[in-house]
Amino acid sequence: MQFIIGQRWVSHTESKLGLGIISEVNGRRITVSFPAVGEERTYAADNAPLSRLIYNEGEKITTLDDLTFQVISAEEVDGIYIYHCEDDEGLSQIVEELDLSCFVQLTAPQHRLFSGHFDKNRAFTLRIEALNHIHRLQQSSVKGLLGARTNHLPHQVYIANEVAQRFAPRVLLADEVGLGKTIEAGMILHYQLHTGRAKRALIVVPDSLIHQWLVEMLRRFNLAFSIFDESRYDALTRANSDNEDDMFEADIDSMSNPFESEQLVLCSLDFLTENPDAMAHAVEASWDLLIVDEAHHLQWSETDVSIEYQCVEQLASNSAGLLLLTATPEQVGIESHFARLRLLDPSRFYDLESFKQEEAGYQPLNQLVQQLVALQNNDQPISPELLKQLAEFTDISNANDIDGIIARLLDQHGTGRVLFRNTRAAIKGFPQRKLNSYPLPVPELYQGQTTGITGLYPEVIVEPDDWIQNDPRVAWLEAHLKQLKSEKVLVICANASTAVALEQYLQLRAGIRSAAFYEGLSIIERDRASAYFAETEGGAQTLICSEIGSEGRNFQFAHHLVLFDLPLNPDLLEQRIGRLDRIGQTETIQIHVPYLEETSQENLFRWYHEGINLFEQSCSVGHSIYEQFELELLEQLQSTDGAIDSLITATAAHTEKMRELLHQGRDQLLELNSCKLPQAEAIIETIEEEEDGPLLEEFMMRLFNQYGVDQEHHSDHAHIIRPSDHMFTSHFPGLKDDGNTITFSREKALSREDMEFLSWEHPMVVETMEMVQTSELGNATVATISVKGLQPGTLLLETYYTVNCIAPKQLQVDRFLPITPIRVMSDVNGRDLGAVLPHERLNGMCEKVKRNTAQAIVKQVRGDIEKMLVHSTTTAEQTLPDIINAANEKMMSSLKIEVDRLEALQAVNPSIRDEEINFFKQQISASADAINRSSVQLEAIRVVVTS
Ligand SMILES: Nc1ncnc2c1ncn2[C@@H]1O[C@H](COP(=O)(O)OP(=O)(O)OP(=O)(O)O)[C@@H](O)[C@H]1O
Repeated sequence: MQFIIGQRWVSHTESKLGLGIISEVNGRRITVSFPAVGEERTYAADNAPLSRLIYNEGEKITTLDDLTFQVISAEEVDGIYIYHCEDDEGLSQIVEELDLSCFVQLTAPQHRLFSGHFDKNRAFTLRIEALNHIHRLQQSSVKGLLGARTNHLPHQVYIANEVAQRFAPRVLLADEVGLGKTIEAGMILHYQLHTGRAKRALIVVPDSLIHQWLVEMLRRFNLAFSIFDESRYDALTRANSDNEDDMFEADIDSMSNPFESEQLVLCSLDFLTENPDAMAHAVEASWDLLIVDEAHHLQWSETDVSIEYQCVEQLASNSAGLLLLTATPEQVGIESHFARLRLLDPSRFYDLESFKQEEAGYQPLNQLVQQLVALQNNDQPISPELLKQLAEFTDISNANDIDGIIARLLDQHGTGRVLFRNTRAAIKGFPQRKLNSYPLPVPELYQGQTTGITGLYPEVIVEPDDWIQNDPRVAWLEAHLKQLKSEKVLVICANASTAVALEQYLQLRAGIRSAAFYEGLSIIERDRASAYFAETEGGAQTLICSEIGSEGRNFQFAHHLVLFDLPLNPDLLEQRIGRLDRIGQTETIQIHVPYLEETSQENLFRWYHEGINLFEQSCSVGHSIYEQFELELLEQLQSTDGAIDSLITATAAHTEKMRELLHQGRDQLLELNSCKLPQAEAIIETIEEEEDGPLLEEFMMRLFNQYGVDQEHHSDHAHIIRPSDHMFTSHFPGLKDDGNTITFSREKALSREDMEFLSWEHPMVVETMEMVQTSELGNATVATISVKGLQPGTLLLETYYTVNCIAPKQLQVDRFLPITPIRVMSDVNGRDLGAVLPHERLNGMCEKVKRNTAQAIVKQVRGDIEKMLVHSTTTAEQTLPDIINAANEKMMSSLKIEVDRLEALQAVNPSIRDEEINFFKQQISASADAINRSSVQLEAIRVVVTS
């Protein structure tokens, strides 16, 4: 292949790029720009997956100015084609290769047919089957929700469905601890990647959760993230500078930022805050979706902005989508909560004071919303009085659209669109928490150190040997662990030094199998410790964690939690209990709290238990209760004279009142917004219908056969597949050299982690269907049939077209315009035989024809076939206007909502810029342009001759 700048080539592997132009030839490398989609590709010259597009006499060509001419002759001058053409009026025109339209239509099936390259009928039907599946799945209402290896839990499915469909979603996932925020984020990410809405994603988490995220993303969503830490970052930076001498400029540009070397990156927040260079690179790399776990670390106040907040703020400003995850959004106060909401939607949350006022006004808002919900449930109209009240809050131009009014109320006056929070109370079915407390005498050693913060953690100011010997909590713990010998017990304490000393004692002196988990260990050591704890046979009986173990980790296989001390923050206590109280917990959780009598430990224990009932019931406003009573509590921790009783009484009364208020206000609003059960159940039902039956399994088995992949039965709905010696392609998506064990059953996949779960959205299935569609497999075939009433030798033509819309990827036009296979079945007189001979019926009748015979037939009737093809194309084109109209309508209704919303918000919030609104308006016009330019593309052709 000789490449010359200006030549026009087409990609084999990415037909959607349109017609490319060689823009640079640089030794071993060539660069091709694809103006239709505004993208560029660089290939190695000796194996570029490209075909030169050359037109022959008689073919139609379209120019950059959208003029169409017929080719009369072609000549090559200095490697570039010059076409001599005629227009409709017979006038001569000259078109240079460079002036060809980049929106080409490739007509490979007839080229193959006429050059005698046929496939078997089996391949043809498989191709059509794949096209129909792609089309069905593109339009499925549960697209993007089929691929996760998870149980279908309504609150998660609801959130994923609500959020994932948004363009560049920016939300706070704030379900209570352990309800599956990681899974929700994974579902949203999977959806966005699967539908092409996102390509690049960055996940930022605390150090201690890196491995857990890596594993969850891979095993549940087939998403392979690359961990970026200091050593990897340094290695990549070094490699880049070493390589610079040997590289082309284009390479250097893309390689000099290590974060651009991967599409899916996972790193810790500490790594970014401690490495300014890495941070700058991470920001520069720009992401389609940024996910930040444990977002309560992002502290903000008007006078003090934490480095963590600044870091995420910068990343968020260069990321289209943003998911913040925290179970305790108000853990560090309302200001930080507000600041995080502002990161998500600065147009909606722009003033702290008005936000505080709004929060105070949730009760009347909730009353209005509840009235609307009641009317909706009883199918009644809104009364004139209610309409008047509503008009003060929002636009009610369409009083029948109660759903829309509720959505606007929640969006414009609540945290509606950006905040999702499900609670155990609303979800139900969680096991109980049972508190067991153990008052213990104060040892001599701690005399004088029993009050205030010191009294909460007196061991940290004493030598380890001393407190381990004398602190009665240690002996209690040893005895208790021995008593619970066959049970796994998680122990959490505030300080790393406490965890280390305790673990050493239990391991070395008490002979209890244990492991420690604290900040002084490397990530690998921490993961090793928790894996040792998780092992069922021969594993550790207990894991002693410092406070870092209280966040995010999954320890629900244990049923006993020892709180060796208590944190001075209710949300942190909730996080600690959340390690066990999470999805997957199967038994009552036994919470054990040893404390020293008549010390600040006892006071704090009583305040949490009697004041907030926090051990046995989760409380979403723990932090605000704490803020309310903080000073008094700190004062009471200093004394141990029993005066805390009145504080406890006051706290209990306040807690009761807050719970009631929340129930009537914010919580109900949030609940309403975070999971609509009937909707969630309907989605799950559709997912289950889609998964039901053998369709996928049978289809994949046929594909394995076609491509020469060996299969061996494993068990019900499970198989072992391996590459064979007679593979049809050198690369079959996802097939490992030593084979894969696969299952098509979700139930089996959930209990057998060693099996891959093949859903309609598993990469192997998706990529194989894509491979079929973009390759030539089955796109031309010849068959014979015998039909009574049709003369032998009658020629029939079955063609399949798809709608081809070339558009820049970021517009995601295929969400409005699916590929839409169009079948045309006709005879040589143009008679439509589609209804008489449906595809499936024809499949059953077709008999194979020897290759030589088929070649002879095609040669003989080529003229007729060409005529029939013109007719088929015209017939297919006649269906286009309706398809284009439907796509435009769908696009308008989807994007117009964004424009309307921003315009409504702009009316109350002048900080919304016109550019933000114009962005969506431009999306509408660019999408409409692309949709209107759609054409039909021939996908497959079957010549049928009656015998
Ligand atoms: N749909 C599901 N199917 C199976 N397992 C699930 C599902 N949802 C969550 N889990 C499991 O439940 C546990 C809790 O989920 P996850 O870690 O996502 O919760 P979280 O809300 O992020 O917790 P935290 O608040 O502690 O950070 C995990 O072990 C997760 O694998």
